[in-house]
Amino acid sequence: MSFSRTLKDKSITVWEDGYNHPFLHEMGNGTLDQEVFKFYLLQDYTYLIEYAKIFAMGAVKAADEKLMTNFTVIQHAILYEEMDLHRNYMNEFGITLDENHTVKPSLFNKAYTSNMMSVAQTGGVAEIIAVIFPCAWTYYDYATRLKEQYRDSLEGNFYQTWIENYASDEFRDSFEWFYDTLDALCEHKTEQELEAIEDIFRRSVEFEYLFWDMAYNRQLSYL
Ligand SMILES: Cc1ncc(CN)c(N)n1
Repeated sequence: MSFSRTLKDKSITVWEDGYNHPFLHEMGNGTLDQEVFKFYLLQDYTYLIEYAKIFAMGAVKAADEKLMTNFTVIQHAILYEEMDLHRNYMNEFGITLDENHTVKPSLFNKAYTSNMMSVAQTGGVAEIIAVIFPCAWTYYDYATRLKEQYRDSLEGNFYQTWIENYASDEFRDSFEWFYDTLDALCEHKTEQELEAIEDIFRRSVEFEYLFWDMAYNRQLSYL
């Protein structure tokens, strides 16, 4: 198995804790309190703005135009497709964009995006891919598993669009290049450097788990 593909197994405990979080299963069976989802949606919107900036950092640090294009294509998809999913749900809740723009990121949300930005500023392209990889990979993995596990109750579920969006082939294909690109960038790295990449990846998986938990508890600050 290539280095990039082993990263999930190296974070498997927290990866599975993420999948087992009640937030996800209540989305799967449609019972998640819509106020909880609304909290998530608004926090995630502010998260995605910061997340999109990390792809811009990747484009700045990319060594060639192919890689620059890969980063900017995803950045565009986040801003115009993924955030459309959020804007559509916000519409259903009657939340306007102006109202949405007054939302402040929670303490934890800020910690997560600050960590991503710090890695992007201090690291190279391999570190940038490592820090964003779990954001795409966990969402695809969790959504495909939810789609399968709750296939009998998906139709008409309020969260069906969310699940099908992240379980889609288009979403998977958008980040497929992360694997080979990270492997190529890591080919000549020392053991110590590879461990640092693993730590960056695992930290983001942990942040992903805690983002579900923060949203489930509607936790804006440490209290
Ligand atoms: C917190 C978080 N992580 C990842 C994703 C998927 N791009 C997301 N929308 N939000």
